[in-house]
Amino acid sequence: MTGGQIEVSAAIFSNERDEILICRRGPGGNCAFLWEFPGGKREPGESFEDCLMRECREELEVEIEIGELFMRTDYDYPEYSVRLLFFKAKIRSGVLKMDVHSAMQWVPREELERHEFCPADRDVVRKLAQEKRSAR
Ligand SMILES: Nc1nc2c([nH]c(=O)n2[C@H]2C[C@H](O)[C@@H](COP(=O)(O)OP(=O)(O)OP(=O)(O)O)O2)c(=O)[nH]1
Ligand SMILES: [Mg+2]
Repeated sequence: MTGGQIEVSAAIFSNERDEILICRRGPGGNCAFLWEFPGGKREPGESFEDCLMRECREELEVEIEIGELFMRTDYDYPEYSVRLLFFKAKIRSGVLKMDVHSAMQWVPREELERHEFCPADRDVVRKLAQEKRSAR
């Protein structure tokens, strides 16, 4: 799909210790085995929020509540462009499962930048790492 643009919703979950949930992609594509925030591609007729709820069900088996839109990013990969909306979110019910990722980890903010993320995530990772406790 050269030249196409995909739209993606992703979730930023934090736990009671203020760690952030990151997930490692599996093989395939230009982000293989890189870390990301769970989520996926918006389907026709779906809102970004509906998309995120569906993706969290499919990938993590949890029901979520969506909070603020934390950041929007456009990024050009060689094969396609991606528009990513990152939402703060809370787990409403369910126990986290790892149905599509190769690893999953709660990471303190100050350690986020030690992980190799998808290139499109650079700005959101930096913003999360810098976000002050008082601002949350
Ligand atoms: N979920 C997610 N995708 C990201 C992030 N950063 C980033 O560049 N991407 C890219 C990788 C993919 O090209 C695309 C999302 O793809 P995806 O594989 O999650 O889509 P999906 O869950 O709908 O999976 P599939 O049904 O197409 O297999 O966005 C991120 O933080 N989270
Ligand atoms: Mg996905």
